Amino acid sequence: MHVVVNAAASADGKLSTRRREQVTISGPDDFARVDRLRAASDAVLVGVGTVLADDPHLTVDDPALREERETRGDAGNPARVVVDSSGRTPLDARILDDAATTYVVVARDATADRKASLADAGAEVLVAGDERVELSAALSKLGERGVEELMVEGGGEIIYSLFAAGLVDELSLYVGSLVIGGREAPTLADGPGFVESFPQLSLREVGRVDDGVLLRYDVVGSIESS
Ligand SMILES: NC(=O)C1=CN([C@@H]2O[C@H](COP(=O)(O)OP(=O)(O)OC[C@H]3O[C@@H](n4cnc5c(N)ncnc54)[C@H](O)[C@@H]3O)[C@@H](O)[C@H]2O)C=CC1
Ligand SMILES: Nc1nc(O)c(N)c(N[C@@H]2O[C@H](COP(=O)(O)O)[C@@H](O)[C@H]2O)n1
Repeated sequence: MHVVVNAAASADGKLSTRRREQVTISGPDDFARVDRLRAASDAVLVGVGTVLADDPHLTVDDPALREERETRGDAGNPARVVVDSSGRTPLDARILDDAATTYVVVARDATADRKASLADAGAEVLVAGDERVELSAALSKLGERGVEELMVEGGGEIIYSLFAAGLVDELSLYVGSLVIGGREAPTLADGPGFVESFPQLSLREVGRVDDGVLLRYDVVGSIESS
């Protein structure tokens, strides 16, 4: 499986505000690029924190891109994936509508009630890990269901965990021209953070998009602290 993380950050590295409310960081050209990236993916993954904060839909906006997917025999929209250990995804979340297949990946400890309610609301419930979703097992299960190109759209906790598990191949980071600030505001990689060994990136492309900068990196290994 090939995993691409895509995110938009402010010039000071924040994904949203300390209130965890979504901020429009990308401009129209970057949103169009994100739409193309979604259209080229088999599935789009977020953590439940993003579902609770943003109630995203995670579908392809441009009808021409959906048509292209259908012409090549794919569903109009990629599958949607929520990493959600205890099954906190609200049953009326937009991600559970019938616009695409939605996998909610829970841990074994999620209650049977919650799993059944999510399934009734339209999710395909997958189990990976005991107390918390184990990401390599989750990605294996997605692979068994035909997911080869996986796009990750945040947030900071899930992105950190994917880097920590060595599961990220590429990072596309749009840096917008604004400052959000706030020590509690989400950043690209939250979680406990790395202290001795850090994911090492190789800059493949840099370009101006809208009034910001798009940085594209390959993940090439890890770098030890000196
Ligand atoms: N600017 C951007 O590109 C984006 C911004 N955001 C922002 O990010 C914030 C949400 O991010 P987060 O709170 O970090 O939530 P998140 O979307 O990273 O979800 C984290 C949650 O996933 C669950 N989880 C289950 N297994 C896990 C594992 N193995 N590792 C990590 N988490 C696991 C936990 O409940 C955890 O709290 C919101 O404010 C949202 O607006 C989210 C996506 C993109
Ligand atoms: N690429 C990008 N740029 C921004 O400025 C953003 N705020 C985000 N947020 C992400 O997009 C999701 C919303 O998706 P829908 O429009 O509802 O399909 C949101 O949940 C974040 O993952 N992304």
